[in-house]
Amino acid sequence: MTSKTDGNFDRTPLIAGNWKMNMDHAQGIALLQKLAWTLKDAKHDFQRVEVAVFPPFTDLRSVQSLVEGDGLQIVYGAQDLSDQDSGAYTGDISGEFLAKLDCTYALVGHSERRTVHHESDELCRDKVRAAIRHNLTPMLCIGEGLDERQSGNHVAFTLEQLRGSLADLNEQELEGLVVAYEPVWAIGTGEVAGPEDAQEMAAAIREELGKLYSEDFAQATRILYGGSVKSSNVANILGGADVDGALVGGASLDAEEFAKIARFEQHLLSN
Ligand SMILES: O=C[C@H](O)COP(=O)(O)O
Repeated sequence: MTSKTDGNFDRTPLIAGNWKMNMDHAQGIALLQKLAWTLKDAKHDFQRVEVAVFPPFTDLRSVQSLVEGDGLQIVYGAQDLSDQDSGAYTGDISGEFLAKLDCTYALVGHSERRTVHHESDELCRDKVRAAIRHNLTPMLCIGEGLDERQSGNHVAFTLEQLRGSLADLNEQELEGLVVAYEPVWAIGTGEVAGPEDAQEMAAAIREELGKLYSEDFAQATRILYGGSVKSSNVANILGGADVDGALVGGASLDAEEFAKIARFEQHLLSN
């Protein structure tokens, strides 16, 4: 499998590791070095499959030094950002600061932010806007909980989050947007959505993007799946025509396992 192609649109697969609140800066550097060595040994082609990590804020300066010092092709981003740029917002981190650390991406609306910190779609929309203001690519996370899944309302619920989190933004502003579909019931639980479930939702998200914006925008937007992704299931999940990558939590803390996930094409061939 190469880039997902539809007409003129190539969507380079993206494998992203969200370290969550794990790895202090020294541990983070060790993990990133090991990941880089493992991928180098495997002759990983970063043009073919992009690899990104999302360390805690306190690791980002060290990650920047390592990536720039060693010329790594692994890119990185922040797990969150403020909707504000500066001022009396104790504990918040501005997109401006993240841009100065050469972050490529910023996660917005991860389900743990939405549930633990009660972040609304409206706040997520403002965070998407803040990311764009600072030339960070937003990776917008959406996905249903177990109740919505069991009641069969999962598609409607997730698309409502999508619309709410992108309200009033136009497609020029959103160029490069990445959407991560993460069913909350599959995060850190070992429960993984089946490849058909991931594909069903990714297709619905793409269709909705085509209604909200242009068909070209919908076809160019990468849609990832997240929720208990491992090297043993990634190839099947990414087999869906609309699934362009994975947002990996727990398994991204093990360099060899995460490298295997990034090498999902080889894994598919060897099975
Ligand atoms: O951001 C990553 C997701 O929350 C998935 O986490 P997980 O792979 O540990 O289930």
